[in-house]
Amino acid sequence: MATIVFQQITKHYAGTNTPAVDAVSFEVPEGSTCMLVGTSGSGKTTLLRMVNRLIEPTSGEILIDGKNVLSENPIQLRRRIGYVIQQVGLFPHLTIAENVRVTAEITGGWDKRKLASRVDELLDLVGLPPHEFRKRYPRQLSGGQQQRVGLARALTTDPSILLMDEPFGALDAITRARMQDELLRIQRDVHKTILFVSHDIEEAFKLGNQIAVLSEGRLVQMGSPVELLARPANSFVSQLVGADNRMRQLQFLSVLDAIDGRPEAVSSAHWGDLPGIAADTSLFDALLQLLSTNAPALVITNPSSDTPYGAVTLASLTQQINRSRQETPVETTR
Ligand SMILES: Nc1ncnc2c1ncn2[C@@H]1O[C@H](COP(=O)(O)OP(=O)(O)OP(=O)(O)O)[C@@H](O)[C@H]1O
Repeated sequence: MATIVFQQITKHYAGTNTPAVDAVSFEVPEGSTCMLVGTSGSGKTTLLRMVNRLIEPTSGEILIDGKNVLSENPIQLRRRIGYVIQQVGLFPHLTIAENVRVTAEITGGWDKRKLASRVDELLDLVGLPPHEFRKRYPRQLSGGQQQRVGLARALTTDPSILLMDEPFGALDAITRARMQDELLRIQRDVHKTILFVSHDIEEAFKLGNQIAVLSEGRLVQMGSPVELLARPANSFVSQLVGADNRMRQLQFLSVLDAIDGRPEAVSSAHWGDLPGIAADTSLFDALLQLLSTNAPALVITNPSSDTPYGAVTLASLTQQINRSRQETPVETTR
């Protein structure tokens, strides 16, 4: 695992008037997924590619576990960093197994037998049963399956960091959603530190622990989906994340944030008569359940105790949304 720290990182391409990335500073904690979002040309890809030194910064530093990437040999650095892009770029004349294996061979450090079992392990991990897919050629795979191979290939060296640049951008909506679910599943197993460029705010909310919003090369806001929705730093972020959309807010706020503390609202003596709801339910689902059951309140159950967390009501739910809107922005860099 690895922590990535950006310190005043700047990229000024020769012949351009303004920097593509302008003094950006933030930290991606190890094992977390940070989504880079922003309008086209805001510097997302440039920022990403400076991590594995496909682009060299003009100034500033990128530290991986405290070590400046510029002090490392780029080839060795890339061994520790998986890279997945939209154009998977599989070798058409090689089988799937060979496509995965060739990356490991190029980066080195694996003996042949270990490599063969590693390839099968990786195909399994990305949901391509090896007995079925090992010997196929890229043209015999769908776009989504090819993208899975791309991910397997990026994982061959067991890197601690994954850089993903719009990996699912060319897939249809259903396949894209499936791939996002797969990535979440895989990430639960592998705990990589992931930096992921996306144009799709829904994707960013679904996959990201934190979201970095870029505009014209600058970091405008950094925060969790809930923070961005509840406290957008400015109208640009607000528009980008759709913070005016109350339904979306409800999807990302937890039912635990909206416990009704008023003693007159629901007495715990009546909890046994009310429908239960799990603590990890969103306010959106809680609202649907309140409406569909017509119950005055829902009891938030606690799996590790007989005593529920409390109850949520329509009133407490509305109050929580209004409260979060009045709070001040979390973090702005400029
Ligand atoms: N090699 C280059 N030489 C000069 N300018 C470049 C180069 N690569 C990118 N740029 C410029 O740098 C800025 C940031 O580009 P970048 O590709 O990082 O943005 P992005 O946010 O990833 O965009 P998109 O979402 O459209 O992919 C843009 O204005 C782009 O035109």
